[in-house]
Amino acid sequence: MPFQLSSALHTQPTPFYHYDLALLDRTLTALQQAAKPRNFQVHYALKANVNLPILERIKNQGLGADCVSGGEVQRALEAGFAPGHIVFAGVGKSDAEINLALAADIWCFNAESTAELAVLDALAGAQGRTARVALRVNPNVDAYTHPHITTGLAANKFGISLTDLPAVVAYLGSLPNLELVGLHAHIGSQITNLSVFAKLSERLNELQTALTDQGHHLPHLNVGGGLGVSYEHPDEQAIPDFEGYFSMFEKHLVRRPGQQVHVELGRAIVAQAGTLISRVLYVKQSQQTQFAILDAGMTELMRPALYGSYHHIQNLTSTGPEQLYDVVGPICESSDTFRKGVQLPQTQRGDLVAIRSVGAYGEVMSSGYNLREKAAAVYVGQ
Ligand SMILES: Cc1ncc(COP(=O)(O)O)c(C=O)c1O
Ligand SMILES: N[C@@H](CCCC[NH3+])C(=O)O
Repeated sequence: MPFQLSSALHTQPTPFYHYDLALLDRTLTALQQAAKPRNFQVHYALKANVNLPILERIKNQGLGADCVSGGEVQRALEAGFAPGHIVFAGVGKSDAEINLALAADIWCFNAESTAELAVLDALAGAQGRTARVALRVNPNVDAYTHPHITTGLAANKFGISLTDLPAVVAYLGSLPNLELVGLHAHIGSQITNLSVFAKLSERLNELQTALTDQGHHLPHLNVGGGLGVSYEHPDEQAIPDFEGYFSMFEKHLVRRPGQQVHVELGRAIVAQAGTLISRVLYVKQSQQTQFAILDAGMTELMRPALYGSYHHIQNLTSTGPEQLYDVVGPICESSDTFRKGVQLPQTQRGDLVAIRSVGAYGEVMSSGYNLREKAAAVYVGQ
């Protein structure tokens, strides 16, 4: 069923983010139904959405938290995630962020370089602690997604290259305040060609064999996130293909006895639960194009400007015969375009418009450019 806005929200000031918590719950149920029988531990990647009502629901379903900044670690704690369920990843952790996470006694740091290990060891020692570390490897596996969100190729800044890994493991072993607990990899986001996870599994199998041969025991393996969603069919495919995702790892990843496998999903958990509601300010006919100018822009949702990404757009008010519109925002940039050539019923000033599948990497990436106010968040289906 296409998105519907309750009549009570028709007078809510626009633009605003609309979150369907009932859909979030259904998504979490499907996720755990696929993960639990296969004994996968799921962490939620906070970078996708950090709103407390969403985090609390996710935590209540038993997920851990995958954080990429000190702010996210603090937010995860605020939402009630146990420190023992929090992972801190990131290619550039500051000393202050590391100190905060050490003091909170989070479960694990995903570290990416010898330089970072040296700092982590020194800071852990200064606090009289031992930091648990998973080494993030760069498996050089193409995720076949948008180049801006591919993270597991040799050319990307993330992870430790396959050839450097043995030396980094040896170096970690020489540091008194660090304990190696596992390996971590994350090859990219919005992945719809699930065969790349088979390739990733094979790379991890090879690495594990090499490390085991050298006498290293790895109780934990974190295979990252990345499962994509259907931006084209948000209603028909509201629940992502969790079964397909986990079964790829189940089939291809070799688990050592007693080893715990972790995933860290963001987008697949929250994307479809979020919708950006906006109002048409003006319809403007230029010589070449008919524009529908919204009161939301790239400041509320930057994905189309940043990646040219597709989001389904619906006019919630008008029902007349369809016409073509370039749907744009009010920001002083020509890239402030949600999409060109959108077929919408004849659209007028005041019409409400829904921009779909924005629960992940929508509100979190909003900005105050042009001194815009932050859009409100509204929750339904509680
Ligand atoms: C290290 C890491 N883990 C997890 C995620 C979450 O990815 P996704 O939202 O695609 O599941 C990301 C984002 O791509 C990431 O960079
Ligand atoms: N921000 C990206 C995803 C990047 C994920 C983080 N590594 C998006 O909107 O699709």
